[in-house]
Amino acid sequence: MAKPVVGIIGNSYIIDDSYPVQSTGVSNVEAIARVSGALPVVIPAIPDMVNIDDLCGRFDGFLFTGGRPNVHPEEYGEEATPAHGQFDRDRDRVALPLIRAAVDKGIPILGICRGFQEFNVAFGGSLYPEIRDLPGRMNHRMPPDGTLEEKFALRHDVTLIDGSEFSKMFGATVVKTNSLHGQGIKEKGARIIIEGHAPDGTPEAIRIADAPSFAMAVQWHPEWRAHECGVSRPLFEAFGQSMREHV
Ligand SMILES: N[C@@H](CCC(=O)NCCCC(=O)O)C(=O)O
Repeated sequence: MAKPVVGIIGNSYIIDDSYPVQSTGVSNVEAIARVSGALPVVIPAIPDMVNIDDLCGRFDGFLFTGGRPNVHPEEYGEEATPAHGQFDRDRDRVALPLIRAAVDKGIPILGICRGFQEFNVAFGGSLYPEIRDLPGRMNHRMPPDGTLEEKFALRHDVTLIDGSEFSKMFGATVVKTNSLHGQGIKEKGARIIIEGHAPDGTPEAIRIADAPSFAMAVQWHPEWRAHECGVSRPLFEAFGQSMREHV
């Protein structure tokens, strides 16, 4: 049986202050290849170059990865402020309609960090620009210095609703995760089901209600060392299995 083919949404970067590229983290590629058992393919998130229906006709699943730039607040009806940071408008214009189309067509999708936030916005939700500025919230951003191991180190618990899809998947109601994000869910979207929270109440695990196939997202980064992490493996394994059932 041929491996499922996963479209990994690209991020826009500029190399040497001049050369535009589309890229993804190797850890995303590795998790899809080694744990989901699928063929990873990076999709250029350039709306003039890719067509949503074409993408849905050619891929068995999509991974919406992390990304340092934020979803533009006009996507959820708010004005941009300096607190909203940098944007990747091309990725917004590809990812948001692609999430909706994939769910409509029953194509499995998995969201990570920015991808988690895109799921929420794609279905009508909104985001806080900076969680650490909210009363009672932790700083969820990655440590500014240190090695990658230190940046992706497990940082806080996520408590999952007992009996939820996530708790059944992980076989636990509390898991420990890394944390590399500044933004988070403010208002959840119409079809967003929140199944996990950080100790400060920040949503950390969601799924799309009534999705005909796998449609789950997490605010943390399970792709980091996914092949050896007890929490990450089940997520990428379930994603891979859903695609094999779908093809
Ligand atoms: N920009 C959003 C999402 C954060 C995110 O995806 N972080 C991963 C960044 C990895 C990297 O540094 O490229 C937010 O800040 O909440």
